[in-house]
Amino acid sequence: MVSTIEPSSQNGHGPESQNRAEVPAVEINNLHFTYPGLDGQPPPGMPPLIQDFSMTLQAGSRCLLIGANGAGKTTLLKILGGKHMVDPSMVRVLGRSAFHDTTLESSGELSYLGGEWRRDVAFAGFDVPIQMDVSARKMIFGVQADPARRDRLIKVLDIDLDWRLHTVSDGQRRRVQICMGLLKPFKVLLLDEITVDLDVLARADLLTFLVSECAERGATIIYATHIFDGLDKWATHISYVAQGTLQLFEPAEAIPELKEMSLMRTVEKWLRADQALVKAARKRQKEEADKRPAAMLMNNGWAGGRLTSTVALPHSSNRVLR
Ligand SMILES: Nc1ncnc2c1ncn2[C@@H]1O[C@H](COP(=O)(O)OP(=O)(O)OP(=O)(O)O)[C@@H](O)[C@H]1O
Repeated sequence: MVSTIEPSSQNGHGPESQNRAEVPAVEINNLHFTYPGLDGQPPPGMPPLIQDFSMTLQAGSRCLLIGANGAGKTTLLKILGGKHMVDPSMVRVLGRSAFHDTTLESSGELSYLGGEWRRDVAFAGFDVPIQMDVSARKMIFGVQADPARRDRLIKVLDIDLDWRLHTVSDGQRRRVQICMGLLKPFKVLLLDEITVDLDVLARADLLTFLVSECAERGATIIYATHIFDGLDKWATHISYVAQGTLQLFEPAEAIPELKEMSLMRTVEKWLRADQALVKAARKRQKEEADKRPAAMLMNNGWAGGRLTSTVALPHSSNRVLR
């Protein structure tokens, strides 16, 4: 399953983008990934969590990564962010292996704002808890950054530099954290639901800022989220994942459902259709497992809720660009 999307006019490419387009910003080739069990080995009898996953994004793209809880979005973003080791041929960011080439992250070219990042923040070379008694000014000015970019982000996120982080609200603290995460001019940004605490204005202004980063600098963003407010026209591409398999990857403008209904309704429709199939497959699998002798279940049976084989979902293959 190979999907390649060329940059579209809505990506805001300037003339100097010719070179950028030669090396895709993100390239995933037939990715397979399994979390190791306690013995460090893949659990026997289970299919890979992520399988047969291919997707290419050119510079300037904004891709929404959509899928049910447990679909594999965070896992995928972590792999792209170099947090999990995979064969370098399967995942390239800016033409390099994110796991093996640590300069991608240390240079700020690749930025991952996800789970662990929500609790701590990189400050002066250390990961420090975001709730410590320190001012927003000290945190934000502790990161080496272009002063104009810093001022712009402080304005976009409407940050009061005198805020003490241990006394402000969750949303205010999150603004400081997001500001710090965006201070370096990233080329590829991976966002794993970071806007949950933001109010409507902060979220809208941040989303607008991210659009300008792609249009003006050719940055590429993959954003995993369950909150679709304000995102109807935001993405250039939609990537829909179910059971670790890419079900749909298309330019947003090429998705017929989005011409008729909102992004939220569209996603709800996809999820409901897939949920019904997965539930039925789970039931079948459990019934089969119940019939087998207990000894056989050790290696080949019901896996406590996870399917031991993939269900063909209605979107499979035909919705992925080839
Ligand atoms: N460290 C781990 N070890 C083993 N399994 C894991 C680990 N992390 C996640 N998983 C499993 O991988 C599957 C996908 O998890 P993942 O966090 O990638 O899903 P997600 O799409 O981001 O879900 P959500 O929308 O709930 O954040 C889940 O079944 C989860 O239990």
